[in-house]
Amino acid sequence: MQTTTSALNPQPSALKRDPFLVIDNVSKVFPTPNGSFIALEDVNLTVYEGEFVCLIGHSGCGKSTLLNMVAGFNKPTSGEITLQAKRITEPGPDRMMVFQNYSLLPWMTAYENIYLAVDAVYADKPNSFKKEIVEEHLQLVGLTEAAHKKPSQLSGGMKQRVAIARALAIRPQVLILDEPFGALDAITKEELQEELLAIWREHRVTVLMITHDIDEALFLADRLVMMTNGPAANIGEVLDIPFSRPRNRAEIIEDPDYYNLRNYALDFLFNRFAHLD
Ligand SMILES: Nc1ncnc2c1ncn2[C@@H]1O[C@H](COP(=O)(O)OP(=O)(O)OP(=O)(O)O)[C@@H](O)[C@H]1O
Repeated sequence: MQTTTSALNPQPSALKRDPFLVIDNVSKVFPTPNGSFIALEDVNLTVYEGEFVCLIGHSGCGKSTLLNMVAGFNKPTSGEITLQAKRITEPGPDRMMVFQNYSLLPWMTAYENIYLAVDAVYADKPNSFKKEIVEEHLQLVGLTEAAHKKPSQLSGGMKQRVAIARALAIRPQVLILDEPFGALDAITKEELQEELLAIWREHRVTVLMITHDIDEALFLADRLVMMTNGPAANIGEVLDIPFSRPRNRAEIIEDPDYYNLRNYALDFLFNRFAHLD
C-alpha cells in the first residue's frame, strides 16, 4: 500500500499537476529453474513532470527491476507503465539511464562517448549541431578540459560526469539514475550531488534515482519512495521532502524536520522492514 506521511509534511504542489509517469499496478515475475519468482507485486506510483524522486529499499527488493521497466529494458508481467499517457514498451531517447559503473566505452574519449549517443539519436542532423551539443554538455559537467581523455585517464567522479552528460545530451524527459554515486568517495559524491541538483534545476528533467543513502535522498529528492522487501515487493510508503530549493546542505541538517524524516526512513528500513538475513 502506498501512503504519504501527511503528519510530517504538507501536500506537495506536485500533487495538483497532471500525472507524467504512471506506474500502474505493475508486477514482475521472473522464471527461474525453481519456478516463478515474484520480484514485484502491484506497484503503483505517479510521478509529476519535473519531480526528483528517490527510491530506497534493501538490496534485492526490486528497485533496479522497477526502473529497468521504466527505461523499457524489461516489460511488466502485468500492469503498465506510461509516460505522458503513452505505454512504455521499449527503450527510447525520452528516458536515459545512468548506472553506478559508468558504462562508458573504454576505447573512446569522453567526447567520443557522448558524441556516439548524440549521433545515434540525431543521425540526420548536421555534424556542427551534434558537436555543439557534445561541447555544451561537457561544459555543463565541467569536463571541457578532459574532453579528449579516455575513461582509464579519468577519476570515478569524472567518469560519472561523462555518463550524466551523455544521458542529458539526448535531452531525455526522464533521467533514470541507478545508484549513480555509490562507487564514489564522500567528497566527490557531495560535489556531484550539488552538480546534479544544479543541472536538474536548469533542465527541469524528471529524475528517478535509486540510492542506498538516506541523507543523499533527503538532500536531493522531492519525494522518497520506500520499498518493502521482496519477494513480491512493492511501495511501502512515500515521504514528501519539504525542504525549500535551492537547497543548502548545512541549512537542511539544522532543520528538525531533517531528523524526523531521517529517523522515519531508518525506522522503516531497519525496524518495520528489516532485512532478516
Ligand atoms: N533476470 C532475473 N531472473 C530472476 N530473478 C531476477 C532477475 N533479475 C532480478 N531478479 C531478482 O529480483 C529481485 C530484485 O532484483 P533487483 O536487482 O531489482 O533488486 P535491487 O533492489 O535493485 O537490488 P540492489 O539494491 O542490490 O541493486 C532479486 O531477488 C533478484 O534476484
